Amino acid sequence: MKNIKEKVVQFTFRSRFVPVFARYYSNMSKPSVYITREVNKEALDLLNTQCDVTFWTGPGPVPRSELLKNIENKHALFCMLTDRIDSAILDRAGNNLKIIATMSVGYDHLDVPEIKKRNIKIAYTPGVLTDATAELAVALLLATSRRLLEANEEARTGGWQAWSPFWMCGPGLKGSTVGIAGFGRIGQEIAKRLKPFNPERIIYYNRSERKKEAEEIGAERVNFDDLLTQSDFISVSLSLTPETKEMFNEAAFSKMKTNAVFVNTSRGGVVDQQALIKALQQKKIWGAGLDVMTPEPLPLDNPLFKLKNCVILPHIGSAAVETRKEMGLICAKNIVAAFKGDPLLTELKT
Ligand SMILES: O=C(O)C(=O)CO
Repeated sequence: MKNIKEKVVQFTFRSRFVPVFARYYSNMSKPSVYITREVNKEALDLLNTQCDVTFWTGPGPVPRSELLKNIENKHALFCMLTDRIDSAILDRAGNNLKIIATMSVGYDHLDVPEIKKRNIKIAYTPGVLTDATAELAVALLLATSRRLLEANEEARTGGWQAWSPFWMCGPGLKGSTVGIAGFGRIGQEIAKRLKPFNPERIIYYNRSERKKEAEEIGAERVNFDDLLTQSDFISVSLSLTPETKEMFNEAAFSKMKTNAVFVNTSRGGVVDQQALIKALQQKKIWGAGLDVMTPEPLPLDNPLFKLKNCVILPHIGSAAVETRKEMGLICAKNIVAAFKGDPLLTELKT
């Protein structure tokens, strides 16, 4: 009897409500999302349940002409740090565009004031890539100071004749002064990871004090000049803003120690690259490890590639498999939240 009753109820529900709901649902077109790259399955699957998704399938970044064409009337844009999102793109998108989710923690490729002026929300991916980026910064610092790439090249090409007392030497971290430029999430994690190498001091330059975090790590806040003059290693984790643009210029490099190792995992734009090339060529500093530069990719004829005291990586700071998957998924979750009218998980509020 109970079963029959249940069936009747189910039948009544299905026949009376489902068609009404289905009719309503089919009348509502799904929100549309354009993704500027092929992203991970987890992110795509989530978006596909709720949205009409189209994406660029080409080998590299989406060409600007394609982006301009495909952004028209879209409700959401899921982009990368390689896509410049400015008023031309926003004009072409039109009034439907409600959210831009960038698969990055940096947002210097977005014209934030212009986006905000149009009431478009911005989501980004802070936090999830902190560990991966800090890990890479440490790897790059050691690869530069201990000359790993150069040594590997020597071993492969017959330069390794015999163990030699002072061959392939570089500065060690023990007893050194480590300077961190930009003591946000990533800068702090770099400092924590370098501490077990027993530097004598960890100093940092940061706009705000970050007293509690500094005390926990045992780091001292200094002004920019002191960071430059006192550090044996400088690791940069500043975001690129009008204030930090080319902060590491000729004057800055000339204040650094001649044994200084300079490592940048933030944005190439914080460095005056010509000044860095000169400082490396003239041995004003000991070496540089760069995961970021200007432009990216760096043209093969750039003098930096000719310098033995420079290690160059192709912007792989956050390139840990789990991290990139998480970054993709966060973008998708933010887009879904925006369509539901829920608060974004990681909204950029500036
Ligand atoms: O997320 C960013 O801003 C990056 O640079 C990725 O490595």
